[in-house]
Amino acid sequence: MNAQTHTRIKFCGMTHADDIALACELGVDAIGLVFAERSSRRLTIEQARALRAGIAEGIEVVALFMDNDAATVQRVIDAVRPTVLQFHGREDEAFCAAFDMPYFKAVAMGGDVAADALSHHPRAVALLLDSHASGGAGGTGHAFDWSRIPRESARPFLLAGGLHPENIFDAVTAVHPWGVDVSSGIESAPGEKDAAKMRRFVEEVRRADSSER
Ligand SMILES: O=C(O)c1ccccc1NCC(=O)[C@H](O)[C@H](O)COP(=O)(O)O
Repeated sequence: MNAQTHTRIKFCGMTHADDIALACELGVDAIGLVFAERSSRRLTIEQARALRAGIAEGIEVVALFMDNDAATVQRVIDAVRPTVLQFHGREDEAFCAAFDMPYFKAVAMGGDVAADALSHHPRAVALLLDSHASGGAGGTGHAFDWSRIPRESARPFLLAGGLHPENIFDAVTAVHPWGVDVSSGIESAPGEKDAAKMRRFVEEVRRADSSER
C-alpha cells in the first residue's frame, strides 16, 4: 500500500496559453517551460514571460535547462520568475545549487546507469528519472525499464519518459513515484499539446491514486 495519496503531475514543454489554462483547470502541480537549446519546445524569454502570466498561483513554474550557461539561467530567473529550476544535462551540483533556488535534476536511465546515480544531487528537491542515455536530451517519448529504479531509494523522484494516458495508471501503481512528468505523451505533434490527452492523463493518475488508498 502506498502512503502517498496524491501523485504530483508535471506537464512539460508547454508552448501555448490555452494549453496552460487547461492544465491549471485540470489541477496539475507543475508546468515546465523549456529553455534547452535545439529543443522544438524551446521558448524565448519573451514567450515564456507571456505564458508565465497565465499560470495560476500555487502551481510550480519549472524552467528547464540543458547545459545552458549560468548567465542564461540567471536571465530566465530574473525575467520569467520560475519557482523551480530543472537541469537536464551534465550540470554538477555546484552549478545547480548556485542559483539558490529549488531544483529538479534529471537522471539518465536509458543507458548504463551508475549504481549510485540516485544518491547524487542531495540538495535537489527531487530527481527526475528519464529515459534518455547520458548526454542525450529528454522529451523523447520513450519509456525506460522501470525495474531499473532501485527499490531502496529514499529520494523523492519524478518518473518521466514515454508516459501517456494508456500507461500512466500502470506506471503509478507499479512504481509509486512522488510525481510524474509528461511531454510527448500529451501531444499531437512536438510542442502541440492535445486537450483530450491532457485531460485523460490527469484522470488516469487520479484513478491510480484512488486505487492505492
Ligand atoms: O522537451 C524537450 O524538448 C527537451 C529537450 C532537452 C531536454 C529535456 C527536454 N524535455 C524534458 C521533458 O519534457 C520531460 O522532463 C521528460 O523528458 C518527459 O518527456 P516525454 O518522454 O516526452 O514525456
